[in-house]
This record gives sequence, C-alpha cells and structure tokens, in this order.
Amino acid sequence: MDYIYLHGVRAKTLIGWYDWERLAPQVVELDLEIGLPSSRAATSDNLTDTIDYDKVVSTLRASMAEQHFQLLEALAEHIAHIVLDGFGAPWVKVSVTKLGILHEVGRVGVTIERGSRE
Ligand SMILES: Nc1nc2c(c(=O)[nH]1)N=C([C@H](O)[C@@H](O)CO)CN2
Repeated sequence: MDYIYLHGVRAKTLIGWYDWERLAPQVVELDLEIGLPSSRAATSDNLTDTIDYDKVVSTLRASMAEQHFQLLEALAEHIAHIVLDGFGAPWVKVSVTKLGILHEVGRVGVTIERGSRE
C-alpha cells in the first residue's frame, strides 16, 4: 500500500472535558498517515488518481471549526471517518495532540488506526 502523510497540521477546535476548555477554541496538532486506494498516481503523475492532501487539510480544518468534542479520542474518530468515508482511503492512522495543556508536560495526545491495510 502507498501512503501520504501529514505531520504537524495545526487546527483550531473546541475540545476538552472541562467547562473552561469549551469557552474558546484551542490549537491542536494532527499527524495523519493515510493509505491510498491505489498506486495509480505514481505512474500517471495525475492528482486526480490520488488523495489530494491539500483538500484533506482544508476539509478537516473546516469541520473542526464547526464541531466540538470532549475527548481527543472522539475528535480522532471524527477525523478518521472524514478521511475514510470522504476521501475513500482504505486505512488511516490519526494522532491528535494538545500542546502545553498540562503543567510541565509538552504534548499529550491519542493515536488511533481505522480501516484495513489488507
Ligand atoms: N484520554 C484522555 N484523557 C483526558 C482527555 C482526553 O481527551 N483524553 N482530556 C482531558 C482534559 O480535557 C485535558 O485536556 C485538560 O485537563 C483530561 N484527560
């Protein structure tokens, strides 16, 4: 399987378990590995034969600006469904990171994998 990856994607969203986290959007960082439905683009050299990572980023940012979740797990699940159902990827690995949310902890986050690599 061929993959595209997106590392260090910053996006704003309302996210958090606590009331104070729902007052204003936070910046979270996304890392994605996306399995491609075919390797056609490697030989065709045509963007329409692959998943356009530019569109993935803009779609995710637009959706995250409208949605709100309590847990990073639920946000990661939402992102995975957009990539699988909206872009036809067979497999995706999604990491969502909060930056500087805990005292003396640089980064906290979750990673999920959805779909099949078969
Ligand atoms: N497994 C998780 N643990 C926690 C989460 C989360 O999303 N997943 N979130 C919080 C709070 O929102 C935190 O970011 C601020 O204290 C706590 N634990």
